Amino acid sequence: MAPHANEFPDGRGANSAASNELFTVRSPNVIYTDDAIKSTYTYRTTKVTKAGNKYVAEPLETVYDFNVQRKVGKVGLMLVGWGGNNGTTVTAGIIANRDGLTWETREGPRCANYYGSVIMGSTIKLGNEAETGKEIHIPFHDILPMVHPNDLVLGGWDISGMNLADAMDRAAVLEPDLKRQVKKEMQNMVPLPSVYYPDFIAANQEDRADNILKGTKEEHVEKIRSDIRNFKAEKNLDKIIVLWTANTERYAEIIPGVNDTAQNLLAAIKAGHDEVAPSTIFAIACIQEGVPFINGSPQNTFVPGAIELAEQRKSFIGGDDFKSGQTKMKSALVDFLVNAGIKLTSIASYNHLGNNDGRNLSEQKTFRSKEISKSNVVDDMVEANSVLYKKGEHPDHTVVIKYMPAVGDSKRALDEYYGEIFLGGHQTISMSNVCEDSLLASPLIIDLALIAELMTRITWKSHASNGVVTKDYRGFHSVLSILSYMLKAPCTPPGAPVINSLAKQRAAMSNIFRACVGLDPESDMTLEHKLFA
Ligand SMILES: NC(=O)c1ccc[n+]([C@@H]2O[C@H](COP(=O)([O-])OP(=O)(O)OC[C@H]3O[C@@H](n4cnc5c(N)ncnc54)[C@H](O)[C@@H]3O)[C@@H](O)[C@H]2O)c1
Ligand SMILES: O=P([O-])([O-])O[C@@H]1[C@@H](O)[C@H](O)[C@@H](O)[C@H](O)[C@@H]1O
Repeated sequence: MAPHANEFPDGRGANSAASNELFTVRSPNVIYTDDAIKSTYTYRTTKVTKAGNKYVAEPLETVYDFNVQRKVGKVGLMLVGWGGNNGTTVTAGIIANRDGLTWETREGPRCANYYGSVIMGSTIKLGNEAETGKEIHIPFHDILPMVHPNDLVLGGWDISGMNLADAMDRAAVLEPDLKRQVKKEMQNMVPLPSVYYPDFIAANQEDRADNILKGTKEEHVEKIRSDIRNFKAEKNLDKIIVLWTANTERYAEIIPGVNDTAQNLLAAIKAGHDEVAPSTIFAIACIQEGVPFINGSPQNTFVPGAIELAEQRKSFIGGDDFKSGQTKMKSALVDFLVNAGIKLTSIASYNHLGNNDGRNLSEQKTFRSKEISKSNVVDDMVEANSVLYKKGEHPDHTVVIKYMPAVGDSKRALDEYYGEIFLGGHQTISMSNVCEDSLLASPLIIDLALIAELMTRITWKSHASNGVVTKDYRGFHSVLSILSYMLKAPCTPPGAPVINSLAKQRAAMSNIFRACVGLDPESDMTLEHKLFA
């Protein structure tokens, strides 16, 4: 039987994050203190200008100092929608990993793992062995001190008051023998009452809304803020991350004077304006508490006023919509095809599913939120290839989602990619992909929480071109676009481009973390194997 996935090769278990790091960097640009890793990193880019009808490319260097606090502390993860398929599945999964559980299935025993988590299940190339040149890869989790998911303290809210053991049964995602082993602990987990504004989700969700807050929108913000403070005090936490895995809401209308600025949005909440969604209520509460808030659903939670407030309060937000199955495949496949010079002309994406998310998406207003997030994922890759596509030209792209109760959480995705190839030929790729929705999304919840927490411990300052260090250490921008790899519709700081290419998203994340320990980006040039003396 495979070893417990939480048994690291050297036998390390949980709580290994900040103590025994797997490597150190020996460089004049990296200093390790008890509290911090400090690095000086030269960021090399290429500035392009135009001279007549020619581009001029100019190498550019900017020097940054990074500071990573090494102490992780005790971290809480509060889920909005805790009683849902994803919420119950990720909770059971963390318990199973923490306790090293194995369980019987009809295919034989299975043990807990974090497969599908990029942080816990994948590696980063550190470098090449001095003598042999062999590539050395380390667990992604070890590139910087990070909280171990086994140590996350879970809590959250749900409009359904069902305890998590019963909710896990309702979700019908996990094997009975696993549920049996985590049931007792999860029985004692009961979601806090939540904000319920029926107009924002499908009417068919009303039958589970028995755990809702009374009062005004302003009171809801304050109640959520006190829930966060109480959870932190009760569990003796150092930090909390809040993540939305509740149902998909309809888009909120962006109304000048209502949600276009921070001031207007706060006034709209005070006035109880109808267009302020529950997810925005949670976002504002978290921003005001200085707690990172991540949106795992596709709605426009982060209306302009929420982004502006986050920037003003230097609080982290991130989203939107976990990229778990069909879209994740699409962002990799389109990247490959377009960059291979194949002109995709049509992408047809159909899926059906039978879980409550699917039921909620069976209304046009909530489906529309998902259709948007699932459709925009090809834009940057197409726009980058002016050889294949004229300006404004893009493949036909359709997204269909149907609710079919019989298949439950095992979403069926059927895709057809159709494109032009050499000399008027065509390539057709037809794909059937059974995406176990919650088993694919739960590891992403863990990745989002671990990276959001890490980002609260990274600060930077820049060296002016004259070499004078100009700024005090400051945090990354409030909108955590570094989370893009886990998200279908990545939120970026205002004016920043949206990158959907899966490979670029992963490279951005790993190379930023490499820079924090003074290492250059992994270029894969392997000149050492191409330039023989
Ligand atoms: N692969 C995936 O599962 C996947 C991928 C991308 C996005 N998502 C999104 O994640 C979300 C959750 O997916 P799921 O399968 O767990 O759905 P689910 O319906 O099983 O769970 C959602 C939970 O949220 C609760 N809820 C609804 N409104 C709430 C509110 N205002 N406050 C608190 N709780 C509320 C519901 O009672 C339910 O328990 C959905 O929005 C879905 O679109 C899921
Ligand atoms: O991530 P992905 O597989 O492309 O998209 C999925 C959709 O196809 C599915 O209908 C929805 O229920 C899931 O929440 C998820 O958003």
